[in-house]
Amino acid sequence: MILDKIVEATKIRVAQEKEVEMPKAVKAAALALPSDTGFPFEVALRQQDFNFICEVKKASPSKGIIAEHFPYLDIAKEYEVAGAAAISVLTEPDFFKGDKKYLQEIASTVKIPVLRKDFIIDEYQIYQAKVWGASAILLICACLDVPTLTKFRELADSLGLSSLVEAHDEKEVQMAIDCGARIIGVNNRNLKDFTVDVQNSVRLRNLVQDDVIFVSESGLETPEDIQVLRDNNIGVALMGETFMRSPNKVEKLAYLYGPTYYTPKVKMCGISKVDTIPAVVEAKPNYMGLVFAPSKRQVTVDQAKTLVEELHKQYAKTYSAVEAPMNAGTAQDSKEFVQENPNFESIKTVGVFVNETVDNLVAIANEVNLDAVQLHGDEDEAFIQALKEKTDVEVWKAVQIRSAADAEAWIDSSADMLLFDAYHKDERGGTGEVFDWSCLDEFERPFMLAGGIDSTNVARAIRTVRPYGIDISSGIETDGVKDDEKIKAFTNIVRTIAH
Ligand SMILES: O=C(O)c1ccccc1NCC(=O)[C@H](O)[C@H](O)COP(=O)(O)O
Repeated sequence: MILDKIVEATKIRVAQEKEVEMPKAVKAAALALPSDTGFPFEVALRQQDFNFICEVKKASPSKGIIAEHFPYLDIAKEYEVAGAAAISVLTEPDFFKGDKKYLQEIASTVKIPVLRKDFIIDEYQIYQAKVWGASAILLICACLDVPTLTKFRELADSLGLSSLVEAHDEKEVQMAIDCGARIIGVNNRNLKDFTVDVQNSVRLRNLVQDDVIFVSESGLETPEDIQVLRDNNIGVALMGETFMRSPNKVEKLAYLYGPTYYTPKVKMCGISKVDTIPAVVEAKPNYMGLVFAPSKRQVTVDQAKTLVEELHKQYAKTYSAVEAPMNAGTAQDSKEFVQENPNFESIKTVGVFVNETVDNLVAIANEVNLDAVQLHGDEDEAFIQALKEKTDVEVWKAVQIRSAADAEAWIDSSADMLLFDAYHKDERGGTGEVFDWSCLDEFERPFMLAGGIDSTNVARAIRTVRPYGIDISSGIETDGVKDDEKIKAFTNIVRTIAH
């Protein structure tokens, strides 16, 4: 059987590797790394009701070369952008054309967890996985007995690595359970004859308790395959070849997930230069944010007036012929045009403030022609109510989140919109930091999600949190300056995945 050949080759390979890098040194390097990882692989596989582990694979014994052209780092980055929960990276060189460098480089580039996919027969390989940056290892029941599986799983645990324990039949599923696996993968491919049957994981699903993460592996291709898994209480798919052969992995994953059945609003915040307006107009977010609070993105009232006027002018020029063809071109200026065409919705403008007085907020909102004010300071509910009595513009309250209680405290607020952002000791916003979205799991009121959103995490943010809207600032910047290409790329991702 092919597996015997691979295991024999692995024994030789591991022996050779031990000659080059002494086991004592590799073990010491692994033990020097933090073991309190929080097991991000497992966390990611539980984050959504359905999760994908996407594989970076050049070749396989059953299919031969899958990817002649193999830009492994770009592939991994695309998986992350697409919204993969984790990435599986082959390191087995002889049969899968894998390489340790693929794992090392990918793990140090993407933020999502990475699985070392190899034929682990020696503790040495587990220490290697840790040193190379993996968050998880694969343990194959067909290669190991239960005491060894248990020993390896416990060693991985002690290093903060998760173990995906792979089985193919009833006997092996029982082995996986007996070794204490918290993640069990059922391979739909029979390694004896390479036949694939997606029903194999479905058939074995009920042997595994619900608190164990169950992964269906191999041979998955279509949304229908994924639906079969979902219908049978399987929450994770590990897919390689299908993704490797897809020219656009973001589109492929969106197709496999199916429609989101909603499109989140988008607010692009911290626009401070007229040069950025064409990119904003082209991207057509729902809101453009202007920061009046002290910040590297701060604008004066005069600059804000220019930015808003320019936004409306360019927007009307770009879209009036399409969206309001009857009146296009008759109005004297963009403000007049918008007044004459009440159904013509331009991008709304949101002013961001920290501890500004009610009177100043009202005055600035009127002068700049803002649609909303966003309060990022210590404004309380009484302040919001006082403000709402004096203005018709929307009042948004930004809340920094450290726990679910921080959000819950605002559930009954009279604010028109709540915006949840990452907590920062010294800064009020625009930090580029992500908070733990699970704090919002039970929050039942529409909200804007902010805090470190960028092209690499927006797909997961939308699918996991399903916020009313997404707020982005640092994520569309390069070296602190708004970046037209990032604005475009971000917009394309949101449009591809959310519909
Ligand atoms: O952006 C700022 O510099 C800022 C300064 C002070 C208060 C609020 C600020 N920004 C508010 C926003 O709405 C940001 O878009 C939000 O905090 C998210 O920022 P980021 O994490 O950079 O995407």
